[in-house]
Amino acid sequence: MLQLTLLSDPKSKSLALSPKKPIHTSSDPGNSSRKAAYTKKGDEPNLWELHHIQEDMAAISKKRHAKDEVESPNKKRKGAEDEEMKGQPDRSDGHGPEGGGVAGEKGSKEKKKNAYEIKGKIATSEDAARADEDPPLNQLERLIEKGQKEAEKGESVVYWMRMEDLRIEDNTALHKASDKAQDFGIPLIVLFVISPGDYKIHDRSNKKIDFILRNLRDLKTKFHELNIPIHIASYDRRLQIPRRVITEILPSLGAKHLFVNIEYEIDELRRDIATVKLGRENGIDVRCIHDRLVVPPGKIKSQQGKPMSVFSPWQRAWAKLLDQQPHYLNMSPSPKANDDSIKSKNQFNKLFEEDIPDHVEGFECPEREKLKEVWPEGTDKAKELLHRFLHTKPRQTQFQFTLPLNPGTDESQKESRVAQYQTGRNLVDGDNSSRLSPYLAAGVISARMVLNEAKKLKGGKLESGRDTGVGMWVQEVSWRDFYNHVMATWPRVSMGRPFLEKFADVQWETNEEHLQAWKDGRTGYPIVDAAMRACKARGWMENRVRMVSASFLVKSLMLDWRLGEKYFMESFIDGDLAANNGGWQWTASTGTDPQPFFRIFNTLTQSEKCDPTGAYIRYWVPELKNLKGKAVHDPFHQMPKSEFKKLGYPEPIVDHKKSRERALFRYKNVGEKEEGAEVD
Ligand SMILES: Cc1cc2nc3c(=O)[nH]c(=O)nc-3n(C[C@H](O)[C@H](O)[C@H](O)COP(=O)(O)OP(=O)(O)OC[C@H]3O[C@@H](n4cnc5c(N)ncnc54)[C@H](O)[C@@H]3O)c2cc1C
Repeated sequence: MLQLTLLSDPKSKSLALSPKKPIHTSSDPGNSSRKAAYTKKGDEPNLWELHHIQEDMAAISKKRHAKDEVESPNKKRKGAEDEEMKGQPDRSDGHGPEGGGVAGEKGSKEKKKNAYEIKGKIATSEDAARADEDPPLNQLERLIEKGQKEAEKGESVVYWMRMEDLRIEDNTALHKASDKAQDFGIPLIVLFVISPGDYKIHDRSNKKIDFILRNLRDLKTKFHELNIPIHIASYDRRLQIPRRVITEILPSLGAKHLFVNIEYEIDELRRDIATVKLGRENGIDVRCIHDRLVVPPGKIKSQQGKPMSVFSPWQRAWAKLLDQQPHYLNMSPSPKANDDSIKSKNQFNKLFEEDIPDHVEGFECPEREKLKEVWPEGTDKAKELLHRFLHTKPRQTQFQFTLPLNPGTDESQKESRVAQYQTGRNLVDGDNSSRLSPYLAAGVISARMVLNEAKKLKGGKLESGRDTGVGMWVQEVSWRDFYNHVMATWPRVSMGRPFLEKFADVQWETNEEHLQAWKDGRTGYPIVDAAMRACKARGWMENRVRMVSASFLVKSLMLDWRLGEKYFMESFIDGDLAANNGGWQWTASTGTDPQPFFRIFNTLTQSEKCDPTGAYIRYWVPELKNLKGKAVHDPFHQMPKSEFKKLGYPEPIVDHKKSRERALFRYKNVGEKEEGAEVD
């Protein structure tokens, strides 16, 4: 989901709030140093710290205006929303949400609730444009290029593992940290920072956090076999993290060298800029390394040297680059073991006793036992899933809430899942796709590892294109790189802004009941309901039904795509800002290379195509389990009314034809709402 970025731009209008005035918040001990960073002359302000100061200011302002605030619609999320509001300026200063043009004259209460869910997270178009002008990744790269004085040796080298690189194999920063430690003859230590505040603000799902902890547990055992300890730190206030890491954790480990893999989300990049700067002030060498993608952002340009925003030419350039420079697919060696003596050194032996927490407060996962079966943790399991996908036949029993590694598969090269991927990828009534997204999103397996296995199927050549199953799948994997490139090049997309500003003021409905019906899988459209119920139960959907249910929210219910983006992020075990935002902006016709607004999915036709047997719907929507033929896709229109009533299944909440006309009108006439249109 979108990230909170509004106030971290030094040129942002909000700085006019009073950059030179001292800020007194007595309760916060870190305030004076932040003030210094803010007012220091001739020095570039530390963006992360600026953000923090402004959060304080906004919090003060918020208290003042508490009376005007809207009650959160959902008590459970209140804490998160409070936290989100901290980053917001006084609403009267012109930084309120714009775009998204929340429409709807009737039901003002609902209007506020709906708007409230996302309004604090939508940047102004000016702020977004400024972020695009000099994206944080460019700033970080410039900072890295400026170089760093060689730091002292220290007593350990630290690799800071992020929630996107949870593996030992083919992990570039981990490998480089290990090399450094070996060169110096000192131990390597792994650091993992938990931040509930960060998870809340970035809409992380409890399923994802549970998956992260399970993977950390698996990693801990494997690291211990290499005599490498994992140190877990926990800070609720995410903006304190760089300072804590640099001035508290690293000194406590005697470390002067820190290695990290770069994350391309705007807040994470700004965090790393702050970390590098603080490191330099404190004699710590912070190395930020590209690892997450096959091809790092910025490496693929048009003939005119410009970044590319249209997928097909970008994809051809990506495939050509890998053909000409296959080193991008080289994998990093695994880290070397620390000397046994680390376990007897007083300084570090206690680290081996540290436990990975059972859960993170606020992210308890009641479904964890079942999810363990559906998404088993660990790189070994991810490799097995990959093997299954590349070498075994699909099974129709495997779309269910079940272990993807169930026995009973048939090996077959010709009829393997990947060989049938061209058609299989759009069918949801079997295990047709790889189901690797949670593992790729959390870095449990790397995209390089995955593509190298795909290469083996074609005698060492990376096939990419629509002609074969493998080629098509490689192309899908490249979407992951593509959307990350888009996010790093145009950070606006993670600031709640449409890529295509011309659609910023499309008028949205604010019907809270419709939103809830969509979330609960009670829209009366069986394929949407099946997908949404699957999402709730197992935190995952097949790509086709992600598109269908997203399109239903945006084009049929005419609800703001950012509400859907947020909900998916809060629900998915594979929640990934770049892919999720890319998918939503594609659907909402606002993205880099989107579905044209006039091409609106017909939910029923899509249903018949992607679930031809109806098995998917029957499984996830038990009210319909006995229906046959077309009735399973459209029971309301295909069954006698009296029979339909007995099902206990809702009537369609919206009429497809009318809603289609409404969407066409609103996209064609941005900023306008048709007169007297009643769709529901
Ligand atoms: C509205 C919407 C929201 C989405 N949200 C997410 C998300 O939060 N996290 C996520 O990983 N994917 C997301 N996707 C992309 C895609 O739906 C999933 O990656 C895919 O369904 C995962 O299933 P799989 O692992 O079996 O994929 P496969 O078909 O086997 O593809 C292999 C891998 O390629 C990558 N991939 C495939 N398609 C895409 C794509 N369109 N964009 C980016 N990467 C892709 C994924 O890493 C995937 O695991 C979203 C798509 C839409 C339309």
